[in-house]
Amino acid sequence: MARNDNEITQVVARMVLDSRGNPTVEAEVALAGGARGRAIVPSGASTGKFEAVELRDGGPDFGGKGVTKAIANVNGTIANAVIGYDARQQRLLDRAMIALDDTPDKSRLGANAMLAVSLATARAAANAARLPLTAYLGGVDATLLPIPMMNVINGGVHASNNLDMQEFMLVPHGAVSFRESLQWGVQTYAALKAELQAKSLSTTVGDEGGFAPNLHSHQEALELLVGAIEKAGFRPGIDISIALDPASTEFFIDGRYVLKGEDRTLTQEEMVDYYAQLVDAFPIVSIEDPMAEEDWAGWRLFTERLGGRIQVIGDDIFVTNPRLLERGFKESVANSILIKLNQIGTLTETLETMELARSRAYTTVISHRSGETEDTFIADFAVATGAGQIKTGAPARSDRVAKYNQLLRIEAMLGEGARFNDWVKRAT
Ligand SMILES: O=C(O)[C@@H](CO)OP(=O)(O)O
Ligand SMILES: [Mg+2]
Repeated sequence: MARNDNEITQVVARMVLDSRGNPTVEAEVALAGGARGRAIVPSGASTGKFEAVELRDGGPDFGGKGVTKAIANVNGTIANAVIGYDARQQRLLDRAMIALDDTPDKSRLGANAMLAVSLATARAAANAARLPLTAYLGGVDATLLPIPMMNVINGGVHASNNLDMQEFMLVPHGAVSFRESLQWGVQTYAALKAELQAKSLSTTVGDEGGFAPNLHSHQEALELLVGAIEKAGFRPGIDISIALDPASTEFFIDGRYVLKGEDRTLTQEEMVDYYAQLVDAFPIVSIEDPMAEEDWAGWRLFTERLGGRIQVIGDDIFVTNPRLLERGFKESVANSILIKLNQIGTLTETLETMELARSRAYTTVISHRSGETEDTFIADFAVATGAGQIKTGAPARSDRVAKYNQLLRIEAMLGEGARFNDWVKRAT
């Protein structure tokens, strides 16, 4: 029988570090023809309650954050099961791992173990086909570069300042190409730094590379952003708009939204009013997780009030899970979904969730985690799926810049064939 060059012959995992210095899983897959693929999984801090389980040891290793068990699962159980599979049969491979795990939340093998193998296999298959990952995953249609959502002010659990909301992002949607949008974001990031320095505010950065100053209010953060956009020579709302990820589950306490920085405690209705005022006053085009992951009633209120005006992204509430997204459809919650591969744990399931979102015209935003690495899978994935938007931090810190640099390469490689998203233009 002829040898199949795509047959998996070896699967190994090892511990590597993420951008917070925590251990994470890297897997490497080798094929019979000599091609290899490697992938590292990221790790969140403001994780959703219903995410697939990231297996951690809990022992003395790395302060209880070790991944020894996840690595042993890859090298043992998973390797035994998937060796011999054709790496191009991604769906079969992922299904085999899901069956092997046999839990609803991937708690036996660990989503970190499974995703590392899932992504490393896709890379190995792409290498065997001598195709860039973008083209292998997305075919000839993979030409749409995403608008970056650049997180330039960090708060919440990603920083040690007093801002309750986690992310204040620039959306340079007026640019004609990814390269230009990145450049505009970079110029605004620099203007913001100068503005903070002029006001004697801190320019130290949070987990995603955004500045983490102590400010009096969210309003003040938004004013600083608008000021920076203008100082950099751009028109707020036309060239560059603002997106927020309050990650509000983190400040939802006993049924109330507790804004410590502003010394206010709000009901669901008051929280929605608070957002509506911000949307009236500032060029905000998108808000992610405005309400807490289990506050479905609050989410309905929010979507009813603002869903016609802005993009409303579900992250913690959907956790890239098709069942939760279906509930979102039924209850008229959100109009967009954040896509994080490690929330669900395999490439196949992530693609299924994205397809489901599209079937109901929910937009999709590919996202990094706050704990990242040099792995740039999500950059290729964003183009391959034509998602149109990517959230991957400030243009500082190598773990974030690596994704932007990969998108620059992809755009250059596509040349004249590259397209750039225009969802804001179409929506307004
Ligand atoms: O809330 C989020 O969207 C993410 C990424 O920005 O944060 P984390 O990875 O900590 O969950
Ligand atoms: Mg989020």
